[in-house]
Amino acid sequence: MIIGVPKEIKDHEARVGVTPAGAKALVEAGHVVLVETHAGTQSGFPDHEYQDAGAEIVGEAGNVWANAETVVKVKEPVEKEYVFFREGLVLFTYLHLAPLPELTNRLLEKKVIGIAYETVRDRANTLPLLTPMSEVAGRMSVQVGASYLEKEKGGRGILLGGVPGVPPANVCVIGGGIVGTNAAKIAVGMGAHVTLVDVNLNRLRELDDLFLGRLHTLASNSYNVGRATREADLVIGGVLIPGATAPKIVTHAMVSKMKKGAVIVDVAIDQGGCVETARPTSHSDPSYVVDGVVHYCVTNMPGAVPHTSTLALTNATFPYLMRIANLGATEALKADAGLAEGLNVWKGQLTHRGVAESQGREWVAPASVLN
Ligand SMILES: NC(=O)C1=CN([C@@H]2O[C@H](COP(=O)(O)OP(=O)(O)OC[C@H]3O[C@@H](n4cnc5c(N)ncnc54)[C@H](O)[C@@H]3O)[C@@H](O)[C@H]2O)C=CC1
Ligand SMILES: CC(=O)C(=O)O
Repeated sequence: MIIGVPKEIKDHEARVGVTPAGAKALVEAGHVVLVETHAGTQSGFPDHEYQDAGAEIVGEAGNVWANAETVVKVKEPVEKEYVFFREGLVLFTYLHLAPLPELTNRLLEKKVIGIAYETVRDRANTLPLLTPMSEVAGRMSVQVGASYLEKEKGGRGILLGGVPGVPPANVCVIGGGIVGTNAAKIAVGMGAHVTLVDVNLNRLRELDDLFLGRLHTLASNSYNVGRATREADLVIGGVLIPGATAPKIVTHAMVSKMKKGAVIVDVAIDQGGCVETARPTSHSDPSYVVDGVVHYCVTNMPGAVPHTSTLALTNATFPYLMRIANLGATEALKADAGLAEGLNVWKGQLTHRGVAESQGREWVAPASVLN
């Protein structure tokens, strides 16, 4: 199979979909790997490492997209990339279609086969291709939040861990999945007073055991979320309904009652955000203020630490890519029901319930298009 690896062009996105190690394994298995010039450079993988691995360096994005049977990316295509869509192209990447109806339309019109990392499931029913980036973003959310709490950045001027004689900051984490757990781990480690809110009581039980009493857990309802956000210096949003637009757990009314100079990092913004006042921002222009509360809502946070993120992401994505290359996308999808859950668009049909329900569209189950 011919695998294409374009350079990411989303704002400050420096990750790459395949490393030289991945390229080497694909070439050894008899596949052709086309890599756009400098696709991996910012992740620490210069062109010559891909060439040494047997990949071909191709000058322009258009050449990669036009010649590849499967294009492997990191982020959802941005508008400039829509022109490269064509019938039968397999696109393996994050798609986050629920809040992006225009991208959904273009993929459907061009009959692209789109397998979204964020909805692929494994046998344990987890989201194996989302997890590594949620680990990165969850950990980053606290360091970013701590930085925005500094006066210079518009925050309340609070040190997350406090000092002897002065209390630490209150951190409220909404959602106790991968993002939330990693955020809590770092916030607790920095000495903050951390409260974590989730609807899943079993998850709260697990976290209570894991953190040995250093984390305060709270059942998610609007009363508890309202109270916890009012008391918080830093709120981190990490709620997910896989594939769907995130529910607005923190309302505008709650934000308006938060302390002035408090900070919200809505990590769930790639699925529309779990804070009503959140809107997508970029690494170039990451924050804005609503009702005196600083909002940071960057949709590709791990892109800021591309070396770590590319390695973590491709550790997880590569085995799936190898199966797609060896079997062809259709057979790979048929052979693995969890990979088929990643199928969001198939030759003009929408194939993910969460995306369809978020956009009020019809959908068909992957199994029915694959058989
Ligand atoms: N902005 C960025 O750069 C990045 C964003 N993300 C996003 O972060 C979000 C969270 O991802 P994960 O932690 O991996 O998901 P996850 O599935 O591991 O965790 C989601 C948690 O939300 C909880 N939840 C659902 N409804 C809730 C409610 N009403 N109230 C409180 N909690 C509720 C679930 O019980 C679950 O524990 C996703 O949208 C993901 O795409 C992930 C990585 C990078
Ligand atoms: C998950 C995601 O959207 C990201 O890593 O950018």
